[in-house]
Amino acid sequence: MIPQGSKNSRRKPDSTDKLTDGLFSGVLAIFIETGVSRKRLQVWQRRFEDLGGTILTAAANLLGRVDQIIILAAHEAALSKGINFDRLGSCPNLNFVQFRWVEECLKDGTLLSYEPFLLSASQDEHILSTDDSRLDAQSGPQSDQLYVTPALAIVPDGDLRACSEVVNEKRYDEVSEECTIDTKFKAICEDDMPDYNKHISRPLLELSEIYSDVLADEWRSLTYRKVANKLDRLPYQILSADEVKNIQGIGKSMVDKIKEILCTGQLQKLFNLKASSQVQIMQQFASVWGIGPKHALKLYQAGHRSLQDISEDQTLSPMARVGLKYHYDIALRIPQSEVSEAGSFVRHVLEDLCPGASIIVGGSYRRGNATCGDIDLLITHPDGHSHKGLLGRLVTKLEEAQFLITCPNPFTEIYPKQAYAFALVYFTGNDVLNRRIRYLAKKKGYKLSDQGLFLRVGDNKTGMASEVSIPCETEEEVFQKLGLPYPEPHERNW
Ligand SMILES: Nc1ccn([C@H]2C[C@H](O)[C@@H](COP(=O)(O)OP(=O)(O)OP(=O)(O)O)O2)c(=O)n1
Repeated sequence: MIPQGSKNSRRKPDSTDKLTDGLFSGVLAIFIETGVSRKRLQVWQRRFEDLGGTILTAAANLLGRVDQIIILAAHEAALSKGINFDRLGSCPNLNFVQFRWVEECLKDGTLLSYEPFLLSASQDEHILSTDDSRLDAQSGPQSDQLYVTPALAIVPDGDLRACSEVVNEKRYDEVSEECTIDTKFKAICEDDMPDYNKHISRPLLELSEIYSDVLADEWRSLTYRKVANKLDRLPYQILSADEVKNIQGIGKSMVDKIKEILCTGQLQKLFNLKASSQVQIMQQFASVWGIGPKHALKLYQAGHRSLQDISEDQTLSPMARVGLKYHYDIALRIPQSEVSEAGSFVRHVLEDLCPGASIIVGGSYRRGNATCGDIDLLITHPDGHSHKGLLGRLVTKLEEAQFLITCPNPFTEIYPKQAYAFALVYFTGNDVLNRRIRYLAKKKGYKLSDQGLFLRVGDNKTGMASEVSIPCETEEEVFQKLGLPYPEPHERNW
């Protein structure tokens, strides 16, 4: 198995990676435009969004729906111009912060505490309304103004962290002792991950995938993926399309699509694309190992309509020819017994080649599933150095034995011993569990990957990760460090 960081990794980028890693991920902000040049503002806004932040307009109506929000402004005077303090709403942790905070965070590479950058706003100015019920978008004021909490509380980051940890602990204690480890584990992880807008983001992501994987339209794909990611990051549920208008970077046609999903529960465009014969044919071409979406489009444009047609095409690479020859075989799921046999074969070859090397069959096989999509082999060497260059030599041996027919990438990496426990957690999966524990790790101030568990530097949970992993020799230790009960592999089918 190839470390994710290596350029040969076969793993598709995960749509939540940005969410997990962005410096500003999870931060909701309103940028007050007064008192700052448009160009500068745009640079900050772009960087803020690229690094996972969500920008709302001052008209955002979120009363009682969000826990934390920051209002960014050039100075106090700009603040009072950008916000109508006569209409205050409800958000327990509202911070008024100078733009300089964004700049300093970018320079420092960590999410700094707001405290040195706070703009003071007197209670007299702010607390005029005591009604924290949600304002109706129809009857509420229509101007670009913000409603904030009657009980304005600026809580330093450290305190917030302490609070959330107490809450998490309490939730964990509340889980009945009679629960299986599986349900306890899920209770801890699921409580932590916001999932408020999946019903909207999922069809948008499906569209994004059709555009990238079938229609080779990266630009449209990116647009849909970005909006889906934005919606996934929101710590509250979108109740009407009007609310989406207040999120920066979501244009009119996207708002219309979201409105359609909210009203009808589906998206006609997605439905039509999935039903189109061109899409179906190109989807079939692109499902052949070795044929990418651009090539699939060319094959369609050349008049091909079936796999039989393309088998004659001169533009197929040797890899695609192998992919086509074994297409139906590759698409079949592999019975557990066959995976076991293949694993044993590779183990024998490896033992001859490099005594002492260890190999585990991971993925769905290790989780005990009856069939597997592929065979995930995880290899290391306990002496800490013999793993170097081992994969290339192993691939050559497996090709000589005709166990491997073709290997498109000159793989050179195998996991070093110190990353092995983390790689084993990652490649045992499943992917849903991985996303959950990465998110949980982030909330606890770590960055978890297949390479290690890295403490985030700085006083916040989303700062830059340290370069040295917290050592863990076993999977049990990884879960223990995350404060989670150890789930057996068969308990990881989420
Ligand atoms: N986007 C992804 C892809 C993979 N993985 C991790 C979890 C998977 O369990 C493991 C192996 O990937 P596979 O695609 O081989 O998935 P499985 O082995 O779990 O299932 P299948 O039987 O379909 O191969 O890698 C992940 O976390 N996120």
